[in-house]
Amino acid sequence: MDQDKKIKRIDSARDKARAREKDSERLKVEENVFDVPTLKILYTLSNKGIIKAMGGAISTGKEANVFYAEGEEKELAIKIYRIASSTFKAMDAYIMKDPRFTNIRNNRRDIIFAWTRKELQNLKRAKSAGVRVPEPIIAEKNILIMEFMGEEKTPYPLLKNTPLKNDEAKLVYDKIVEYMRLLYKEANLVHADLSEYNVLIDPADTTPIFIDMGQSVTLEHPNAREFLYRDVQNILRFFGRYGITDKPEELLSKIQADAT
Ligand SMILES: Nc1ncnc2c1ncn2[C@@H]1O[C@H](COP(=O)(O)OP(=O)(O)OP(=O)(O)O)[C@@H](O)[C@H]1O
Ligand SMILES: [Mg+2]
Repeated sequence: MDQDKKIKRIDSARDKARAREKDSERLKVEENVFDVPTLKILYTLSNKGIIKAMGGAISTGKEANVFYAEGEEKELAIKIYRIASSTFKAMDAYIMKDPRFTNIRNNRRDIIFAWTRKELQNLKRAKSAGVRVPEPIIAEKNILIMEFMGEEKTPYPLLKNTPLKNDEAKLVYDKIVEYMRLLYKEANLVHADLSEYNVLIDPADTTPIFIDMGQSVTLEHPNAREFLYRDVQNILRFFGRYGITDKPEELLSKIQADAT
């Protein structure tokens, strides 16, 4: 066999092996997320007409998988918290001290279900306060359904992956500060995982969209200040590279100010 043919054959065998590997990875993920109780809820939601067609995976995170779906009128993002393989221990610290969730039982499933409901409630509060977030639609056990924020089945880019000129970055920063203020003053919430990884950017008008609010806590939470300070530091660290020079105390006082 000539050399070229040999190389071609090796390449194609390797591609096939890679595809198999990818497939088995995908199956592993799907096995973890689509357990029987989760599938039953998805069937029910589809019988109710809330989900018209399930689409592909958007993301596989530490605790949840996000899928694209078609809804009745709108496109949907379906976030499914994994019962089996989520790092749910970390959820404890957030949820157990939240006055809204004082009477949940201390077992894995109940904590995850409460967490999912909490994300829905947090998104609702944020939206009513005027923060741009995906519109929450329904939470059922470990499944949260919300508005899909993207175009042509592709989510809007993360702030982290959005190239910005300094003057655009300043506008995005100001808007994020305003959203942090609205969350704090109007929704009584701290995001508690705010960073360039949990903000999407709408390319049409460069407005930020806050996502991933399962861990957001009310101001009564004993660690609310600490979480707010961490959010502030994350945001300042990211925008430092665009010439934003606010000190943490300056940003904090903007967040805690009455309407400007
Ligand atoms: N409503 C939405 N519309 C479009 N894309 C979304 C939406 N919600 C989430 N995504 C996409 O899915 C990704 C993961 O979502 P999210 O940040 O809520 O979960 P996560 O970070 O995986 O959570 P975890 O903390 O469990 O790892 C986002 O970075 C975004 O790309
Ligand atoms: Mg996230």
